Amino acid sequence: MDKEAGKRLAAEEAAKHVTTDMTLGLGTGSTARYFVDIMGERVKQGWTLRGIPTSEETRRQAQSLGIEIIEPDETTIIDVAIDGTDEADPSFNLIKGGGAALLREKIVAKAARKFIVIADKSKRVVALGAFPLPIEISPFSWALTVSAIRAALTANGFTAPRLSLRATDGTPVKTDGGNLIIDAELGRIDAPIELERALAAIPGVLESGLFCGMTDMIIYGDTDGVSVVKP
Ligand SMILES: O=C[C@H](O)[C@H](O)[C@H](O)COP(=O)(O)O
Repeated sequence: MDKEAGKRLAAEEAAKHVTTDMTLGLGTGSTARYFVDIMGERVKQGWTLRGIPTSEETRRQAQSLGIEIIEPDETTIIDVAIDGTDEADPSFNLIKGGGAALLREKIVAKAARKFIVIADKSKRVVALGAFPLPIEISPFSWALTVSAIRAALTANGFTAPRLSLRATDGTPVKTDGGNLIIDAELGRIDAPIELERALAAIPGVLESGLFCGMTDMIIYGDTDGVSVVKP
C-alpha cells in the first residue's frame, strides 16, 4: 500500500465536507498537511475559510497558503475539525499525539460541531495499544506525575508499563504549549474509555492521546480509494 496516496485520498474526501465561509479546526501531522494544502487551493479559488491550527507547524503552513487564522472567542463555532490519527479501533476510539500536538488537537476536536479523522488504512487496528500512548504532562515536578501515571496504569491492569520521556538527542521534547510528553508502551488497551478517564484524573496530566467517543467519521484512504466509516 502506498501510504502517502492513502493519506492524500482521505484528505480529498474530507475536503468534500467543507464549503466556503466555514471555520475549520486544522489538525497536525503528515495526513492533516494534505488537507490543509487542499484548503489553501480553495482559498486561491476565492473561498473564505477561517482556521484554528492545532500546532505552530500547521499555523505556519496555513498562513503561507493564505488561510485566515483566528483566535476563537466564546461564541466561535468550529464547523468541522479534520485531523489524522496514529491508531483507530472499531469503536472509533483513537490514539493520537505522535506529533506531540494532542492537547491542542483534543481541545479543538471536542469543541467542533463535527470531528472527521483522516488516515491511511494502516491506522485501522483491531485494538488500540501497539502505538505507544502519548501523555502530555506539566513540566513542574514531572517525575511525580510519572509516578502517579504508573500507579494508575497498574491499577488499570497494566503490569510493568514502560514509560519514557520523549526526547530528541537527549533533550526532552517540548510541546507547543511548553509541556512534556510521556510515551507509555502498554500493549493491547481493552478499556480505552476507562483508561482515558483514569489518566485525566491525575494532577499534572494535561491530556492523554486517547480520544474516545469524539469521532463523527473516519475516512481511510488506500491506493485504490477511500472507505468512509461512521459510528
Ligand atoms: O500529534 C500529532 C497528531 O496526533 C497526528 O494527527 C498523528 O500523530 C498522526 O500523524 P500522521 O498523519 O503524520 O500519521
